[in-house]
Amino acid sequence: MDLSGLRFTKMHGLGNDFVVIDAVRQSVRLDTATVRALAERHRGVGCDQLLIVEPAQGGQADLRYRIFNADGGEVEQCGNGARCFARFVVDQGLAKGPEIRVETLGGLMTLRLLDDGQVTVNMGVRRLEPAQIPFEAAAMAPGYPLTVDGATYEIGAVSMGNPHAVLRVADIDTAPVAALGPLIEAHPRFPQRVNAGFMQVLSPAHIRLRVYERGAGETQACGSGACAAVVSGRVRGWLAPRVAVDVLGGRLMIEWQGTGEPVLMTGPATTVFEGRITDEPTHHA
Ligand SMILES: N[C@H](CCC[C@H](N)C(=O)O)C(=O)O
Repeated sequence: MDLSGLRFTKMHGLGNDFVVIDAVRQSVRLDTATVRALAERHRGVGCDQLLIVEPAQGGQADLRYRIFNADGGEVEQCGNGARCFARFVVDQGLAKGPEIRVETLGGLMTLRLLDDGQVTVNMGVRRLEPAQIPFEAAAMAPGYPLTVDGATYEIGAVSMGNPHAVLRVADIDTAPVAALGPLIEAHPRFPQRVNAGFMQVLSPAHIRLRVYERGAGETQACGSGACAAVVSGRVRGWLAPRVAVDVLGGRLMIEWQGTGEPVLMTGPATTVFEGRITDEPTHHA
């Protein structure tokens, strides 16, 4: 597709960065190679994920947004992206706010712009059955043994619309994120691959978290990963209903009252610059 003239906005949620494209007022057809070229940090714009804003397809939402990882794969959910989406559509006049209902591949979500500029995302009621994640396991359990590179770890497995594995560690600063992250991401028991979270519990109301993201590598923040870590930590008996989650890029507040209740995430959304593609970016293998 010829991208010349395509307008985009660069945004981030605690350093998890996005190229956001209005496909309501622009005609946009992106293939995997084009997504990878735009996400490329040297020859493209550079981002962890690309967010495409489209008209809603069903009658229950104001708009739809599609999420593509830097590797070009389309995914079901992006928590930090949802906050940036909310800020973008109100700033661009695509929605009035403060409440916005959005369709994603992972289902319907409600977003609310707060007076302090933060955004609260209702990430929905999430399921823990292995088949919903998807994760290969005989039965649902708070934790599962997972053998990685000859060693066995206990992980939590949670879907926030997208799949998450959560490993508790003593200290995220010394956690083997670079070594274990890619091995967990590609583990055969996760047929759709998985986001790998490394969680340090400081108290029932305060954790630190690093995430090696599916299709993007380690990011400065992962919103759905923060939600998955709190859900997993609660079912494993370690966490309270409201948790401050310190990720590399800052702090998210996550609230989950328990099974059958929605997961709520509150955090910032930052617009950095607006741009226009001139020449076709090329992805360099
Ligand atoms: N890498 C994720 C998508 C982006 C999620 C993350 N950026 C967030 O804020 O939730 C996946 O493949 O499921």
